[in-house]
Amino acid sequence: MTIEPAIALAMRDIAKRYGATCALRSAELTLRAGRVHALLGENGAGKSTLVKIIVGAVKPDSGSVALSGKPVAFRSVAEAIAAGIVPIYQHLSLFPELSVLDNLSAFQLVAGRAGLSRKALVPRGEAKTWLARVGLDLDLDRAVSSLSLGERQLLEIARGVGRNCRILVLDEPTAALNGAEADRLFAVVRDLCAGGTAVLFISHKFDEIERLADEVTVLRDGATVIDAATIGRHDRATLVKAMLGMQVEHEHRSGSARTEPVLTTANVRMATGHSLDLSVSAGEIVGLAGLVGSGALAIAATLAGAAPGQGEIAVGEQSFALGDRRAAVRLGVAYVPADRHAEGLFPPVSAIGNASASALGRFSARGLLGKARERNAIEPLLRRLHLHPARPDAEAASFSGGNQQKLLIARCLALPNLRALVLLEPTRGVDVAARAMIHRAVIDMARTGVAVLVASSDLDELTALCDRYLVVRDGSIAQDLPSDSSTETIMAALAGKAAA
Ligand SMILES: Nc1ncnc2c1ncn2[C@@H]1O[C@H](COP(=O)(O)OP(=O)(O)OP(=O)(O)O)[C@@H](O)[C@H]1O
Repeated sequence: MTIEPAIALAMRDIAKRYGATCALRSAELTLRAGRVHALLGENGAGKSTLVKIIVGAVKPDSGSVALSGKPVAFRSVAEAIAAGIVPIYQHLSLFPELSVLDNLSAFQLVAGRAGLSRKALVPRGEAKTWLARVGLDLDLDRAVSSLSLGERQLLEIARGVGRNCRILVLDEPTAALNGAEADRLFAVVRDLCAGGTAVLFISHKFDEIERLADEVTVLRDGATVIDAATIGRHDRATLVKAMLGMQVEHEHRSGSARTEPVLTTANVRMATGHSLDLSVSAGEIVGLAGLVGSGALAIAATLAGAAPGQGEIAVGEQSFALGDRRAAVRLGVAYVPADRHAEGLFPPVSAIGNASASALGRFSARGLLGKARERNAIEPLLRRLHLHPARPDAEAASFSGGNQQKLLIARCLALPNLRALVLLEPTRGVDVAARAMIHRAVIDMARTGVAVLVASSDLDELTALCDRYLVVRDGSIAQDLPSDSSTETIMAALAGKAAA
């Protein structure tokens, strides 16, 4: 008989409403010491709300939370941190202008143990031990802004586990990491588990979940539908069905004949100093494949008029100057940026308002916005992308991350005279169903003759969509690979090696 490890966290019958929206109805979660527990659910299922309750940022309306068997009701994040709960979010919470040591000491300040003085700092020797635990050897006085994303993520973990870390919460931790950084993160997580930490791991990527997690809980519409099942007990199709209540059809690109060029560079020199020479034809989907930091995203942004530089981008017979995003929109170039929080989304504006933002001229007459025309055009797009909840008048800030992404995709679909579509990490943080819907919408657009350029660090996404791949290394296009290139060939090209 095997003995189950102790229960580190038990959440029972949790409910939470935000006004008219029921974020959680009857959520259950059981984390065990030394185990990695994956939390799965479609966008808007309530995962982040459950995490906010665990870390003391939100109070549940009803239900119970117990930490190692003792009931708790945290009144603040500081209380949860003091109790050994460490959250690591997609959006890192480090202070980039401060040093490694200052950042490692931040929880001391949050927990209110010390004032804002040198005394509040973690002793240097101890700080080094914390870093060593996650495999980092950094100068403690170095500014965090000079660290790579992977180093920053590990630094956050070092800060959390330096204290007593009973529960580590990882919310899509690999979204911005390259393969080697993700491997290192997973090794650190495994190490922590061996020391008895319970880990809650939120991810939309099944291969990562299968690699790292021991157990899985699935949330659907705010309720637990699979409760702490051992990984491997359910296959992927069953988990997806539990998440969505339906199967997902994956769309794959069939390959299209290339016709006339639509989006073409003319004497372009990017702000990085690299020259750029590429062309996307009508109906073609071109993938910009690059490791994190390769410069693929900057190239895509340049083609959309969203990055500065010298030269012009031709859209058919007309052209716009680099960095002139307004002119690009006028010529029918739609754009989804990689960081929807920093650029793109207008959080206080309604879902409809966000989706129509690039197409206001289409709904206006004599300077007045025709609200009914706007609604009639936008609502079907939001329905097609399954915006959840289906409340087009709610402000964008109230939607979950994946649903905010759908608003940016709808904005592209709404653009009049759409000729080219430039997408950066289009399905980052998006669940499997929304991902399939976004892919279908992109393929449909290409079929109508739109030229599509997609930059993504997700190779599966590129191979599902693209007619050819431009491999980016060190800020410029290093190789042009045809649609039948294998994943191995593309990966080898990304790393700068010839395929075996
Ligand atoms: N502050 C808020 N105000 C209003 N509604 C909210 C708020 N926060 C969350 N919601 C709603 O609660 C529901 C659950 O959202 P939550 O962010 O927990 O989902 P999620 O599973 O984490 O989604 P994602 O995978 O997209 O991040 C959604 O319908 C969301 O729109």
